[in-house]
Amino acid sequence: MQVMDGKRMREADAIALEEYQIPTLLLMDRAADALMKEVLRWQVKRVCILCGLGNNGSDGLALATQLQRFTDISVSVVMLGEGNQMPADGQVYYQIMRALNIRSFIQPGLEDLRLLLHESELLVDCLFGTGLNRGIDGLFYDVIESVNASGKPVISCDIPSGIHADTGQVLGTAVKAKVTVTFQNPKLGLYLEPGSLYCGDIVIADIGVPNVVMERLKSGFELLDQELAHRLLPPRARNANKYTCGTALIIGGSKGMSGALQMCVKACLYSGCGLTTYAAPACIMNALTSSLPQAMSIAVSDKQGHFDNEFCDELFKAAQNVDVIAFGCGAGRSEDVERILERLLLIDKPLIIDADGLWALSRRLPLLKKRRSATILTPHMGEMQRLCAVDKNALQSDVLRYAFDFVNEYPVTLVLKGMRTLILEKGRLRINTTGNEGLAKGGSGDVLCGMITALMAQQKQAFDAASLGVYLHGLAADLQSQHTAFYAMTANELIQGISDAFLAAMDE
Ligand SMILES: NC(=O)C1=CN([C@@H]2O[C@H](COP(=O)(O)OP(=O)(O)OC[C@H]3O[C@@H](n4cnc5c(N)ncnc54)[C@H](O)[C@@H]3O)[C@@H](O)[C@H]2O)[C@H](O)CC1
Ligand SMILES: [K+]
Repeated sequence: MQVMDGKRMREADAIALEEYQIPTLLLMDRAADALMKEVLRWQVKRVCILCGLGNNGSDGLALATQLQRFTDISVSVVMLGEGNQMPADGQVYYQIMRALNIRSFIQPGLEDLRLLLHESELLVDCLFGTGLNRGIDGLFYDVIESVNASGKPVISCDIPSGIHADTGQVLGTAVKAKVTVTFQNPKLGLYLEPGSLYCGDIVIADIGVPNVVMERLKSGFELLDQELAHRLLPPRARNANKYTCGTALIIGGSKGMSGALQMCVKACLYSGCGLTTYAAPACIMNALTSSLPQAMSIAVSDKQGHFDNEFCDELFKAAQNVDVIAFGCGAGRSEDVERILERLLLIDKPLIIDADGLWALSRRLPLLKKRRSATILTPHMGEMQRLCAVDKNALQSDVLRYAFDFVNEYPVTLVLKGMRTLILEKGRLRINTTGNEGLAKGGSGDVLCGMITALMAQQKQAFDAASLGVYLHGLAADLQSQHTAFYAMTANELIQGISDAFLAAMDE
C-alpha cells in the first residue's frame, strides 16, 4: 500500500477528473459512505459534523446528507463559513442539506458550540484535510480546542485537522481523533510524530480513484504491512542447511553490558540464521557462554572490560568468512571501539551498525562513502541526532527530510526507530505498522539488531531484511502484549514472541 503526500493526492483528484471523467462529487460520495460506515460502528443517536470551507468540509456536508437519508441518527452540522464560500462540489451537498432540513449552525458562538458538542455523542472532524497550509488561528483554533475539551469521541475525515499531511506536524493546534478515515491512500502525516499520536486508529477507504492513477503517482513511500512482510520472508528450502541459511558474526558487549550482546545473539538465533558466532571481551565470556549454547564464540582480550583493538585478529579473520557482520550492541564507547568500526567498514561484507557502533560511526561518517557492501544503520532519534549533527527540535520538526538527506549522502539502509519505525534508502521509504509501547525498554533495540542480522544472512537484500526485521520485531511485541502487560514486557518476552511473529507473517 502506497503512502501519499498532499500534493500527490490533489494530483490524483485532478487526473481522475480530467483523464478519467470521474467527478470529485463521486469521490466525495464514496468518502461520505466510508465515514458513515465508521459512524454506524459507534451506535450513537446524536452526531455533530464540523465542516471547514474546503473539500474536507464538503466531505462533511456529504456525510450529513447521507446520515439523514439512510439512518435515523440526529445530525447537526457546524459550518465555519457561509454555504456560498464552499467549493462547487460542497455547494451541491449544502443545497441538499438545506432541502433535507438538517440542523446547521453557521459560525456559532463558542458557548453555543460547547453546548452543541456537549449534547452530541460523536463528533466528525471535517475542518481541514490535505489542504492545510498554514498555522491555525482565530475561530478555527477555538473550535478545535473546544472539540478536544469536549471529551467526545472524534472521527477525523482524511487526517486530523491541524496535522500537516506531509510532515505530521501540528500547525498551531490539532484535533485528537479516536479514528481517522483516510481516503484512497494513507497520508504520510498519519505516521510521522506527532501526527501519529493524533489520528487514533487508521481506516483506509478506497473512494474510487483508479489504481492506474495511484500507480502513476508513485511516491516511493510504502506501508510495511502484513501483505508486504509476507512477500519479504526469505524462502527456506526443504534441503536447506546451516550454510545456505547464512552465517553471522555479532560483535559487541563490554563489562556491565553483556546482556545487550546476549539479547542480540539470541534474537539472531531465533530468527533463522544458519550459524551465529559472537565476539566479545574475554571478561564477559563466562556470563555469555552458558546462556548461548547454540552460538559459537570468540573471546577478545579486554582492556578494563572493553574491547582491545590490538587483540582483534581472530575477530577480523572470522569477519572475512561470514555472510553478515553486526557491530555495536553493548560495545561501550572508546577509541578502540572506533578503531574496530573503522576496520569493519573496510571489510567487503554486509554490516549492521547499532547502539555504541553508531556512536563510533558518528565520528567516522565519511568512511561510509567507501563502503562496497550493504550497510544497515539502526538509530533511534537520539542517535540520529548525533549522526546528522542537529538538535532534537530541528530533527523532530522535519524528520523525513533529515532522513532522506542522510540516505542521499551516504549509501546506507537507514532504520530510524520510533513509534512508527521508518526504513529508508535513496528514494524509498517504508513505514512500519507493528509494535507498541511495551518496546520502550532497554534491550528492545538489541533484539531488533539480532533479527535484522539473521534476516540479512538469509536473504541478503538490505532494504528487505531491515524491513522484515522491523515488522516482525513489532509483531512479536504485539502478539506478546495479548498476555503480557506493556509494563512487564522485556527483551525476553520479545524473543519468546519471535516464533509467533514468523508464524503470523507466514499466514497467507
Ligand atoms: N484528493 C482527493 O482525491 C479527494 C479529496 N477530498 C477531500 O478533500 C480534502 C482536501 O481538500 P482541499 O479543499 O484541498 O483542502 P482542505 O479542505 O483541507 O482545506 C480547505 C482550505 O482551507 C484553507 N486553509 C488552509 N490552512 C488554513 C488555516 N490554517 N486556516 C484557515 N484556512 C486554511 C486553504 O486555502 C484550503 O484550500 C482531502 O483531505 C479530502 O478530505 C475529496 O473528498 C475527494 C477526493
Ligand atoms: K479533518
